[in-house]
Amino acid sequence: MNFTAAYTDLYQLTMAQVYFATKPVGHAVFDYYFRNNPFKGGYAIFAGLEDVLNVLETLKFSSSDISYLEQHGFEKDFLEYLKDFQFKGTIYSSQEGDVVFPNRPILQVEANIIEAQIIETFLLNMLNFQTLIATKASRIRHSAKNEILLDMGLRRAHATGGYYASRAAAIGGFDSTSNVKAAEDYNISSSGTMAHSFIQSYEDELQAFRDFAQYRPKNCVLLVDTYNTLKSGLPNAITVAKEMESQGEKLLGVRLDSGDLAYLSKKTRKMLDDADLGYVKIVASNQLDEFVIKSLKEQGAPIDIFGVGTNLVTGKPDAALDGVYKLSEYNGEPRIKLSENIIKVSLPHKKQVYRMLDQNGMFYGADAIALFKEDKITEMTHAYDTSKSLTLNDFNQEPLLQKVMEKGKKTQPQRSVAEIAAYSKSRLEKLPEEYKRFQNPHIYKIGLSKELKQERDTLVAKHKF
Ligand SMILES: Nc1ncnc2c1ncn2[C@@H]1O[C@H](COP(=O)(O)OP(=O)(O)OP(=O)(O)O)[C@@H](O)[C@H]1O
Ligand SMILES: O=P(O)(O)OC[C@H]1O[C@H](OP(=O)(O)OP(=O)(O)O)[C@H](O)[C@@H]1O
Ligand SMILES: O=C(O)c1cccnc1
Repeated sequence: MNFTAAYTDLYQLTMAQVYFATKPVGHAVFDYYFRNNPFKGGYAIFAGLEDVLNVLETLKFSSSDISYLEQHGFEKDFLEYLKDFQFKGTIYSSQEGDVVFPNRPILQVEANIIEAQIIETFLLNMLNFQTLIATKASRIRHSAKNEILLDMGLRRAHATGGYYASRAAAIGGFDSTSNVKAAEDYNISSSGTMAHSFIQSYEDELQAFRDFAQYRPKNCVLLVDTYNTLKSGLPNAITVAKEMESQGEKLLGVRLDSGDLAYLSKKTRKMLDDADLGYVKIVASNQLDEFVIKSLKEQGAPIDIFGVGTNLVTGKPDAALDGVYKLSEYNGEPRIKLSENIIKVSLPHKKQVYRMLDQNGMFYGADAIALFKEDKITEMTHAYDTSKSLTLNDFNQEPLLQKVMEKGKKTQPQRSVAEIAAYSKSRLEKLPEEYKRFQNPHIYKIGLSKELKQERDTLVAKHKF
């Protein structure tokens, strides 16, 4: 998709005009983080980074953006500056696909404050959405275990969000998408079955299946619930599967899209097996999510492929990830945002986040936030409850924020969606099961180093009325 630098909120530009007029423009550090895990879960999957970096590398205002801003009261000399606008900042970030947790920096932007503000809206828009959907996808993957997952959501997505949802779904563990454009652009496997309309357009269901199988013998999946699944759709599909065998082809599957999917999939499996069609797979769809799939597995439903649409690409029931972008340093000086709600007090300074690994390389369940300049963190304390602390000497500590962009250019080679998905899977495998359960998951610990906590407390005291 084509983004220009006007893909931002107006207030970023009105603030930027003032920064420009009152030169010199200062150097800012902003933190990206979210406050709550989506879906009341125990973790999130960080997604959208590669898209953000790719857009930032070439971000510009178009000439029509400039004339729009001219008509809306922006000063001539500021518009001259915007004509040459480029993002020339540096970004430190967690790796895309990593397992991340609330209230710790996931990404840090260092740039002149005009550039840092103008990119804020796009960065939040992309990271919040893709992280939400990748997390949903990962939960669905957790329920589906090793079965195949197909994203069918584009038609129900929030407009063009469907494009990024398909990418994020692949990062979170989906195997394939019905979304042709996303599959083409991101090199994701594309697949699909057939719609009810195809069968309805024929007088006869059997003829519809025959034609489909003749013209699409490879990866042929027949939708069997248009009239009556067990009495019509499935017997017709079995007839066509046998005809395909005589042509040297194999029916890939049948799709169930209504009714009791556990009951129907068991009956379907039996009828297919009785017809010596053990290789024909069962695809199920219809308002699936992680809970329905978990229940279907528990009921022993022999479903091989789950097609998931609405609940995946809209991140249902969570409308958005609450990711924010907060100023933590300006011209080398720490900055803080206070709040009545202690959880919302921001953390000053440029920082590093360390993940604690146990002797087996598994995540222990704690990330420590420290000043960037600190090197060895021996203890972390809870951000607000001073009675809670953890000694860190026994852990291997992994620094999570790595430089991914310098002076506006990416510092790491492009990673494909498949590579990011594989990385995500390997990271999730290091997270103990108790953080992955859907109900009351274990709470992952986030702590502050002594020095950072001291700096924060000093600034809180300084700004308190
Ligand atoms: N065995 C099952 N256990 C738990 N949930 C199921 C089972 N079978 C289907 N579901 C889910 O229950 C919901 C059923 O919704 P609904 O009643 O609208 O579907 P339907 O009976 O197929 O109706 P329609 O023909 O309008 O699609 C869906 O979310 C579906 O995925
Ligand atoms: O239920 P979701 O998880 O959102 O999955 C996608 C749904 O979209 C399609 O239905 P639709 O009625 O749009 O088209 P159809 O005529 O092909 O069934 C498909 O058959 C699924 O039921
Ligand atoms: O390929 C399918 O079966 C499909 C694709 C999109 C939406 N519903 C179904």
